[in-house]
Amino acid sequence: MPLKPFIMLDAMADLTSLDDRDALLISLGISLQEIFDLERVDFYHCRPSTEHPQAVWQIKKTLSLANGEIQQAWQWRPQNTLNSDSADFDPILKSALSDLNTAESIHFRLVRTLKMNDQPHVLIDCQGKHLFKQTDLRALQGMTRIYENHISLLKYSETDTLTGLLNRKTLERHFQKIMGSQEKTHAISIEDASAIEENNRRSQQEDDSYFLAVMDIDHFKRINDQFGHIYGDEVLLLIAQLMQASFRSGDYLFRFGGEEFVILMGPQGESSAIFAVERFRERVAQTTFPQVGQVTISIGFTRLLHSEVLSTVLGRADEALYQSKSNGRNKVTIAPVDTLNIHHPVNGSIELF
Ligand SMILES: Nc1nc2c(ncn2[C@@H]2O[C@H](COP(=O)(O)OP(=O)(O)OP(=O)(O)O)[C@@H](O)[C@H]2O)c(=O)[nH]1
Repeated sequence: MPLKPFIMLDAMADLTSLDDRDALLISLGISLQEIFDLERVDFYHCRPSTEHPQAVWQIKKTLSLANGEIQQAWQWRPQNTLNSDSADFDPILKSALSDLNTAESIHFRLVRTLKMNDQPHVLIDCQGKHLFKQTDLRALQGMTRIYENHISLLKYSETDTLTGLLNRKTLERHFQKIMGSQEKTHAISIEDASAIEENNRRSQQEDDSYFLAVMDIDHFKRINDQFGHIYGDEVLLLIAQLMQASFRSGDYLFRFGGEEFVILMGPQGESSAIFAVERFRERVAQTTFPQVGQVTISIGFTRLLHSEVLSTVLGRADEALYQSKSNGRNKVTIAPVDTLNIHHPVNGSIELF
């Protein structure tokens, strides 16, 4: 197969114009198929396993392009856990992938790792009927390097430099994405009778939804005034680290402003989301911050409804946060939503208004 430099240049120009991670991978997959005449391309996300020592990785197949179709999946599959104590991830992965995917028509396969911050992040499994030549390998390497550089720049531009959380300007995009996936679930349930049944069964069992919490450090000005801005910054950083340790990896964590944070949570049942924010409030209150001592936070919490805009949801959560502040701080307040079936507080620090 001769290389197709113009298609490759077009592909790279398309790739570097995107900022949505899923769209980026789809664009890369389509380009790889076209340039290397592949039968299929599978993408796997990988991360170090939290339940195991460091050398163990989990992978999940997130995207498949084959026969003109694109399939996406999101669930981590613990059975796809790999043992790896090698810095070179590819050979181990290759054998693991051959267990996962053994289509008969595939003759040649090439597995590559995409890295983010020097860690394996995405694995590409390219499969075709033609032998990969040395020039193909060089071209693929060049394309993956451009992808990695683009992802690093994107990540840098989306991150709050002090805390490492997502910055404010990315909130709208993540919110839109969540809203999009809610609408998609809804659309599927209308089209497909068995999906309706399944959806109803799931919502009866789990009442899955998305939630937004706004969180503000109490009397932060006093902390700055009493201990100085360096210690104030240290508190912000430690709170961000507590957030990362407390919330699920699928939740989005933002530093929204000076001492204000936003958490986009879900999908999950309402009681589990309330439990998570309340547990976080308690964890902060029980932490001793260097030099500063005790710090508390106030939280406003709300469910996301279909087709809502971000400003409406933020307004509702902010109102609830204001109530938490007015009622003595160190509290979680749940904002009422018309269609919301409000649960009663699980303890005295949660309020409804
Ligand atoms: N150290 C530090 N302080 C910041 C940063 N951004 C904002 N601040 C400070 O955060 C403080 C926020 O104070 P206020 O809005 O009055 O709120 P508060 O003192 O937390 O009082 P309540 O919210 O009512 O509990 C101000 O003193 C800001 O200067 C930052 O990045 N680092």
